[in-house]
Parts: sequence; C-alpha cells; structure tokens
Amino acid sequence: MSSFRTIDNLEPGRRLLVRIDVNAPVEDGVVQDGRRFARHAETIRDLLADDHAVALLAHQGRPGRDTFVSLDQHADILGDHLGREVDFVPDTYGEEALAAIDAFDSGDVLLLENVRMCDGELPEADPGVKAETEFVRTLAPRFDAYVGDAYSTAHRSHASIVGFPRVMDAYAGRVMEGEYTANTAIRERSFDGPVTMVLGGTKAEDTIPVVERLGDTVDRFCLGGIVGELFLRTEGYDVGYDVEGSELFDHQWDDHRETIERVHDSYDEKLFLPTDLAFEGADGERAEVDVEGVTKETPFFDVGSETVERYADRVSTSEAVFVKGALGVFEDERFADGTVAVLSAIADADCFSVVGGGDTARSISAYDLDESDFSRVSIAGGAYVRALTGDPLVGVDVLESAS
Ligand SMILES: Nc1ncnc2c1ncn2[C@@H]1O[C@H](COP(=O)(O)OP(=O)(O)O)[C@@H](O)[C@H]1O
Ligand SMILES: O=C(OP(=O)(O)O)[C@H](O)COP(=O)(O)O
Repeated sequence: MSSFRTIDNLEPGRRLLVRIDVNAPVEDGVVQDGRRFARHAETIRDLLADDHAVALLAHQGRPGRDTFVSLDQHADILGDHLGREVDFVPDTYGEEALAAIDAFDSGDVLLLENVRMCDGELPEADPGVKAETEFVRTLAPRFDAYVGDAYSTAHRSHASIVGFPRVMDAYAGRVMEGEYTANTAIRERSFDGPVTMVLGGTKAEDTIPVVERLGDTVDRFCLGGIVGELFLRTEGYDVGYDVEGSELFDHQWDDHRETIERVHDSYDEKLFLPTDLAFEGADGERAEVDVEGVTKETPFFDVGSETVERYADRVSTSEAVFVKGALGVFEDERFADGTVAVLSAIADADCFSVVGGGDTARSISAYDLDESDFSRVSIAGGAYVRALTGDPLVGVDVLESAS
C-alpha cells in the first residue's frame, strides 16, 4: 500500500496545480490521441465533480527532438475527451500564465505550455534544488494544493514532478494511484516458469539499468530497437551509429558503454540479441541483412525475420513476459514486423504479460491487436520497468513525504 494521500482526501473547491503526462507520438506535426489522454481525463473529470479549479502542467518531447512541440493540440484532445473546453495558455509562469491563473475559478480547466520549454524544469536535480527554482517559487503560492498524476514521468527528478510537491500540500491523482498500485503488485508476484523481458525503443537510460537490476531474476532478455543495436556494438558489430540528422546512438553509447559492457559480460547467457536487421532497400522496400554483414553507414529500423522467430519462440515458452519499448519503427508499416509479431506471439501465449511505454502501447491499437489478450497495458514505460526493479520513483517518494 502506498502512503500518499489521494484526491479523495481533498476538501472540495480548491485551486489545484495538476501534473499530468500526455506526452504523445507526433506524426507530421500532428499530436496523436491515445490512452494517456483518456486516463488523465478521468482524473480531471473527478476533480471537476468536486468543484476544483484545475491548472494542468505537462510536457511533450525533449528539446532538440521533432516531438518537442507546444501543448495547444493537447488542450483540444483533452477537451474532446472531457466534452468541454480546456483553455490553452501559451506560457508557463510568465505574465500571461499568471493572469490566466489569477482569473480562473472553480470548474475551470486550463493547460499551461510545455513545461520543458520553461527555465527550471530541466535538468534533473535533487527535489530540494528543483523546489528553489523561479518556476516553482512563482506558481506554488497561487494554488491550494498540487496533484501528482504523471506516474509515467515519476522517474524524472524535474521541477514539475518533484519541486512543487516538496513545498506544497500534495496528493496523488487517479492515474498515479492506479499505476502505482498495479505495478507494485506485479513486482511482488512470483512465477514458476521462465520470465522474459522484451526491451527495445530509444531510451537506453531507462532500459539498460533494468537489465542489470533484474539480471538475477529474469531468465531471458530479448533486445531490439536502439537498445539492441547498442548491445550488438559491444559485440563488435558495426551498428548503432548516428547517421546524419540522428542523435539516437552516439551520446547513449558514450553515456552507457561501461554499463552495457558490464551487463553483457555478467548476463551473456540470458541476453538475446538480433541476428538480422531490417533497413530500407534501394527500391524503398524493406530489406534484411544478417548482422555479420552490417555496415555503419546503414540505418536499421527493425529486427529481421530470423530474430523475430527466435524471440517469438522465447516468449511462447514463457510464464511471464514484460515488454518495454518497440523492437522497430512500427509507425512505418515496413518496419512494424518485429514489434507486431512478437506482441502477437505474446497475445497467443498462455502467459502473464505486461506491455508498457507511451509509444509501444500504441502499437497494440495501431495494428488491431486485442488489448484483452495482455494481462496489463501500462501507459508508463521507463517508470513501470523501474518499478519492477523495486528502485524508488522520485515522483512517488515526494508524494509520500508530503503526506
Ligand atoms: N531501430 C530504431 N531506430 C529508431 N527508432 C526506433 C528503432 N526501434 C524502435 N524505435 C522507436 O522506439 C519508439 C519507442 O521507444 P521509447 O520511446 O523508448 O518507448 P516507449 O515510449 O514505448 O516507452 C518507437 O516510437 C519506435 O519508432
Ligand atoms: O513517455 C514517457 O516515458 P516512456 O517513453 O518511458 O513511456 C514519459 O512522458 C517521460 O518522457 P521522457 O522519457 O522524455 O522523460
């Protein structure tokens, strides 16, 4: 059981600062609707039913990425879920934001601009340091309480996650409470047969430490995506290099090389790496190459069909399977085979299964897989796999300390 207070403990009619996570895929500049919007709309609906005034904080993307965009579209999508207007304020704690906050009243919902566009949110630092930022010092006194609902960002020590609850009366929202309860319960489960983790995606910092932390309890790690290529590079294959315009590999290699090499040496027998990879052929179609034949000039977008077969075989003989991160760029149909085939094998298998990640969970609906074939689909990725290790989530810790 968590020891944080929830929104059920709030007196009605408060002025609330609510941190949600509606970080979403962006395709050709268009923000894609998904589970995160639907789930946070439930929290907001419950808050409005208790006559609170709700100011929402959220982020989108990371500086420098093409998914780093304004939250104006997010306000419209949230509004569609709520069946009412959500006012977008193109400012976070400047004059325009303060005027909107000072004017807002019971029953109002407004969404402030992408917190990662304002000074103070980044980089990660101790909660006490984030609480001292101008951002927190300016907004905190204007509200009665803070609601932490962004479980999927609870592993980041950013101002909107840890700074506000450090200095405000703080409560957990419905998403925070639900995700925390479910993921903590999963961590406490034990399984008689093999446990497999399928790890892919782009965020090495969230997945590689998990391999190290769970290396003694998980039986097989099937690796793909950027993570898989970084491990292949450890084995001397010429993959996992940035091509022009991409910043996916080299800085992650510099940051995590030591850990990757250590994990590789320690858990060699449990690690399953791609034996073939897919790329865009000269005719624009999907082409595949054995890892022995890769060259560093070629960007790879999926695991190959032999790898898919091996991974599907591993998951179909597992008692439990945990997925975080896609095995390829599934948003492009040519490179969806790895992600979709392995998810289908999990859906068909008689196993306990969890699929997590803001992007990865989306592949389930995008490719008409049936959500009910999985034991759980989490809207969190990095936070959920970290929760499985038992390591603390700073965004949960601060809510517990605030109680
Ligand atoms: N080889 C690859 N190159 C570039 N991107 C990849 C590759 N493989 C997977 N991806 C991308 O990884 C993304 C999901 O990873 P990530 O954001 O880390 O996970 P999630 O949001 O699901 O937790 C997908 O959107 C997919 O396009
Ligand atoms: O999408 C998110 O995490 P996820 O990719 O682990 O699902 C969260 O919004 C956190 O975003 P971040 O990884 O840019 O800090």
